[in-house]
Amino acid sequence: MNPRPNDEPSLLGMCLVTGADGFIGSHLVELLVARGCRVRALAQYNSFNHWGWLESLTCLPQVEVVSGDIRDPHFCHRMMEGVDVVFHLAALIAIPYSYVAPDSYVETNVRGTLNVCQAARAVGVRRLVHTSTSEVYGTARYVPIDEAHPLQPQSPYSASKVGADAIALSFHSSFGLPVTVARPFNTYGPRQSARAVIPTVISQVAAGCRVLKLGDLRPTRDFNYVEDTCRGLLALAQCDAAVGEVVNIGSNYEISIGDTVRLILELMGAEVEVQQEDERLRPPQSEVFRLWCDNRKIERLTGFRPRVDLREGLQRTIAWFTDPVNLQRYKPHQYNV
Ligand SMILES: Cc1cn([C@H]2C[C@H](O)[C@@H](COP(=O)(O)OP(=O)(O)O[C@H]3O[C@H](C)C(=O)[C@H](O)[C@H]3O)O2)c(=O)[nH]c1=O
Repeated sequence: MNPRPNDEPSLLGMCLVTGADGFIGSHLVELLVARGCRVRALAQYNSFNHWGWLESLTCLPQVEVVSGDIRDPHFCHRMMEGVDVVFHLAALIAIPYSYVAPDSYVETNVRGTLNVCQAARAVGVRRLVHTSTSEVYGTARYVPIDEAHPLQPQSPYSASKVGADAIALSFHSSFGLPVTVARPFNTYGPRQSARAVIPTVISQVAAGCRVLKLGDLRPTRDFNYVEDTCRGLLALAQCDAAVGEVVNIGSNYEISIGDTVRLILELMGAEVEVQQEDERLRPPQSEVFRLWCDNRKIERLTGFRPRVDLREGLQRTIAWFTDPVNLQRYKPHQYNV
């Protein structure tokens, strides 16, 4: 008998996606709908609404869009009614902004996660997949980074995610809530905010910019195409052995920011001068200089493997960003900490 692939359609029942109007959340809703799930999509109407993306989903009978704030515990209890599986992605994610307003990161990411866990416990959900981030590992002490790597939060953002992860895991150990903490490495693809490095490069080049001003080109990242990240989240939600576990999702391919930019320029056939500007550097103690994902745990638990390599993923991302309709709506963003 052939083993059943981990990401075949399954009956997850009613799925709640918090952060459904965010980058990864929006793609996850699409994947869940494609797999025949019913989805309650929590949106704040502050990030993706300008794409008209959410409006196009509201007409689908499988999707119910709700609007609210995870900082409100009463709202969290209401949104959890009738939910079987929770994908918790709502969070503040911009690292530079966390230097400016660390308190709001604690409020949304830590307190908000606590509210989600409490509501999930009250309802007795079958599974909660809490989305963490590779940032919690800080600059790699060894590579590739497995789940046993020490946690070294280097920004208020990553500190808030360490706190959120601990809250989620404590609800498993204390109350038996079936929690999995997923740690995606850097995710990229269509609809990503122009604040991240890949869309900022593509959109500036597409807008005809001749000089790209970036921060430090030396740090490395493990870039994961958004469809693969979402497939990984779905695989974890379907895997009983992942309950109570922390699990990385990445591509297991390390590349520097400079080489990533060069690859984008090559794929776009663009001749652009790349300048490294000191004032765009993050505080040295805060910049994560090396990330490279050890993917072996998710593969062992679920059979998951990424399908889209960096070249292919960048080609798809470039095609999306350079589509005239999207280009018109997208505002190139000059990186500034
Ligand atoms: C936007 C930008 C970035 N950079 C540098 C700064 C970093 O060394 C690297 C990647 O930056 P980016 O902001 O794309 O991604 P991360 O700082 O790794 O953080 C992102 O990925 C993790 C997993 C999350 O969890 C964060 O929420 C998410 O924002 O490129 C530049 O040099 N110039 C630029 O214009």
